[in-house]
Amino acid sequence: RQTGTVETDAEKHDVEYLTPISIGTPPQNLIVDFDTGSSDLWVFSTEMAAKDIKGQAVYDPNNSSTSEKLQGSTWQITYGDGSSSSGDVYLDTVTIGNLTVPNQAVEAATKVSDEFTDDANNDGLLGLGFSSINTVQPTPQNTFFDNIKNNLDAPLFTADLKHGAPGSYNFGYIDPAAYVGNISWTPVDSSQGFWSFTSPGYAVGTEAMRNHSISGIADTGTTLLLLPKSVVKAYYEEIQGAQYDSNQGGYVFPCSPTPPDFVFGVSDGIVTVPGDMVSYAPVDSANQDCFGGIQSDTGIGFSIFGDVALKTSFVVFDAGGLQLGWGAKN
Ligand SMILES: CC1CCN(C(=N)N)CC1
Ligand SMILES: CC1CCN(C(=N)N)CC1
Repeated sequence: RQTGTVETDAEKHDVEYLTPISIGTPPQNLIVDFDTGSSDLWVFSTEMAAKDIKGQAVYDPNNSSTSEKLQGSTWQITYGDGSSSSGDVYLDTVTIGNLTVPNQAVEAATKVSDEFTDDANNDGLLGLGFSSINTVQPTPQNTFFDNIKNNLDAPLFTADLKHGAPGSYNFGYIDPAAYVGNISWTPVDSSQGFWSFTSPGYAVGTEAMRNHSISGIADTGTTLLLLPKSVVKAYYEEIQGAQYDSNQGGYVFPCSPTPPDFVFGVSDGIVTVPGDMVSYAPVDSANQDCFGGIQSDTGIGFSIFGDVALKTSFVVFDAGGLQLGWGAKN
């Protein structure tokens, strides 16, 4: 049985967290976005048109003695922000930290949308959602985690994302040095392929908790905390000068003073998003107004506990117990 750990680095404003992996023999090193909200491992590749590659590292299956084309298989994925990618599939050796899966489905891109072409530091995505939503046709493939979980000391991984600092993903163990106090556990509904849970309530600042169920997914691939419109409205009502700015496509408010904390329940525990993490990023060069890290989940069908929520905590994604654990960072 094994365990593993890999460091992940925050991009500017923690917009995404990029993690090194290696593919093939000899190993080809790429840096990808670990995404618990999807279940495809896809990478920029030598099969793409040169115009769609702007600085990214690419996977070259012809330069790997262990690559084997999955004949007839294709994939196509579209993300919440409208970005998309598609291509064909190889089986090859994939290593994360000290953990190796010998016959991992590696989805080589032939096409990517501009959002990916323009994201120079991101060479692809590594899905950590449930394999039921893998997009490979005709036969969906397993995620890296699904392929390795039975070889791990425990079938779980943890995400310890940080605000503007390197974080880490661990596989197969819960690092007792990473959190303080007790981990709050809550059941996961994986029926839609996501790490979905229901929070029993929320509070704005130092107010009392409101009983208001919020069902959503723990999603490392989404930057912000996307909540029901009524909750978002109740939060921004507490901030002088906060308003919905249609140009910016969300709530904007004066960067100072620091806005109130946002607290959400996890079973019998609570998770606090500090106000200074809600001021996601300045919208203007004068740094007067800030775009909110809390925005509406309208149109998605459920809430998304993205990086703004996850980076407050040490989060355990437990496939064995089908539960999420939220612990206070050490
Ligand atoms: C429901 C959506 C959440 C955001 N996505 C993602 N992290 N891959 C896409 C699916
Ligand atoms: C979940 C994914 C959404 C799309 N992404 C992007 N535009 N760079 C990456 C993460």
